[in-house]
Amino acid sequence: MTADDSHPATLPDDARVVVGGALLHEGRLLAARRSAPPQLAGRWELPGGKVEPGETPDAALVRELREELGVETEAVGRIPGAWPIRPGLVLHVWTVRLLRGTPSPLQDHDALRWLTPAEADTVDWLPQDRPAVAAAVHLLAHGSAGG
Ligand SMILES: Nc1nc2c([nH]c(=O)n2[C@H]2C[C@H](O)[C@@H](COP(=O)(O)OP(=O)(O)OP(=O)(O)O)O2)c(=O)[nH]1
Repeated sequence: MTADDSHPATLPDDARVVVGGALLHEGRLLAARRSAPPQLAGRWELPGGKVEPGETPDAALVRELREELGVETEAVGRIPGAWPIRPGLVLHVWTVRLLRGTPSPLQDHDALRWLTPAEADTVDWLPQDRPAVAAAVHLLAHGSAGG
């Protein structure tokens, strides 16, 4: 056995980042219901997706929200934390401001809901999204989120 054998097989820094957007607008948070794959369909998440190689997380978020929802947005700031999705994939979440357009479920989702803080627990969130959703709702409820 060498010293290297004690290293974990997968270092956390190797994980591919999925960025989720907490889109905050007029006192509400946007929740999106996944339409695929079958094991995730029907669960609610923050719209977003995988950061591509060479792409910054905020650029990935703006791209994904344009593709999935048909809106122009701006990433405002990262919600502290990183939540494992499955081996090799980790969720980061940013608050996002709506610049132009009305979100539509164009891709990956079959329903959208704008939730007030009081309604935030009324949808079946993917479990790994819950801490970031709670933090986003806290920002909304305390009036420190723009939009
Ligand atoms: N988009 C998004 N994905 C999430 C969230 N929470 C969570 O566990 N996931 C999982 C679901 C998927 O397994 C994975 C993201 O995959 P995706 O299908 O949305 O990403 P993508 O659009 O870049 O997909 P693709 O290029 O591989 O088709 O992360 C979330 O809040 N938003």
